[in-house]
Amino acid sequence: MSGNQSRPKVVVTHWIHDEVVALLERYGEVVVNETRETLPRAEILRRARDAQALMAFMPDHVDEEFLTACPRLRVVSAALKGYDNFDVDACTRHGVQLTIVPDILTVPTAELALGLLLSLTRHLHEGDHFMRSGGFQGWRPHFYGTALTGRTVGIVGMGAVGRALARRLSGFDVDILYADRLRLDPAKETSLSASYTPFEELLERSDIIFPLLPLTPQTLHLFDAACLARMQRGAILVNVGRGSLVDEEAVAAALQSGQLAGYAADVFEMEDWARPDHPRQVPQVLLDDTTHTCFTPHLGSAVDEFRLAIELEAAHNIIQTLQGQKPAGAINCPR
Ligand SMILES: O=C(O)[C@H](O)CO
Repeated sequence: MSGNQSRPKVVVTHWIHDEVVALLERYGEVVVNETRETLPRAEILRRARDAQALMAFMPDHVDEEFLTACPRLRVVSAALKGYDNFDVDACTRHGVQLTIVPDILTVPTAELALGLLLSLTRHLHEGDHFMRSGGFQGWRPHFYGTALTGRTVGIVGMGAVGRALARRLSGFDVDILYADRLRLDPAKETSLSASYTPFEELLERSDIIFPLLPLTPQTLHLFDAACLARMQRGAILVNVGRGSLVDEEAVAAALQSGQLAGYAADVFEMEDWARPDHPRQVPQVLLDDTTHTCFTPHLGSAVDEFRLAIELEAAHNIIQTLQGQKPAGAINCPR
């Protein structure tokens, strides 16, 4: 299939709901990935080389090479918030509108962050595995965990997800510290029961830390060996932001030495395609350590109605661009 002037070609790199396909079909010829897998990059390029619009997802890497191979693209609509795998400057140079969906993932991601924390601190995933392995004979004095009440929680990056998490944490009777470039206004701090704290101090005072920053050259490996060493001995790190906010090898070493008591994550360095040196897999040593780690496969926004809403917003960004309007989720001004 090829795009033409009257029926623009819209390529969707991953599976989406039928109603979103139907919506897009009112505006163009839609080629959608009907599998639940990521297609090889060569196949995506083959489909997109004559497309005017691309709906892209976390595993996609839209860079200079991609854009050069798809010269008719007018819009790359990323169905996500964290656009670190998308080269904004290259899009701008190629006259391609890049759009994102910034807010819809907020609540499910905050909920998942709490779930990971509870699973790690109360051994939920290990307990579940134990039950299914046939070992349960009734109560025993085992799987003792850590309570949240009375703990100090540090949120690094008080954006929408950080604030949603703070609101949910306040029911757990914890002290909430936060670090960010900008301080919230006092009324907001009060409503979130969160205290502004310089990053270094937050590291030293927190029992549990959530890095919730975008991945940029400045935040890459923010939680490296030196940073982990500044944390309280026995602290816990929960990462639902981007894998490369932490140095996973340094995290593994800190777990082994006892400097970290736990690491829970929904995101992994191997997903950060824009880094030429990104690891190709999650370190095996982390996967093997089921006592001190708990992992989910990038499920932050994986709630059906939220995914549908994200896809619909991404579709509207495509439609608005194709109709010559400035799309709501625009993050660049292409020439
Ligand atoms: O940034 C986002 O939206 C998610 O992490 C990827 O789907």
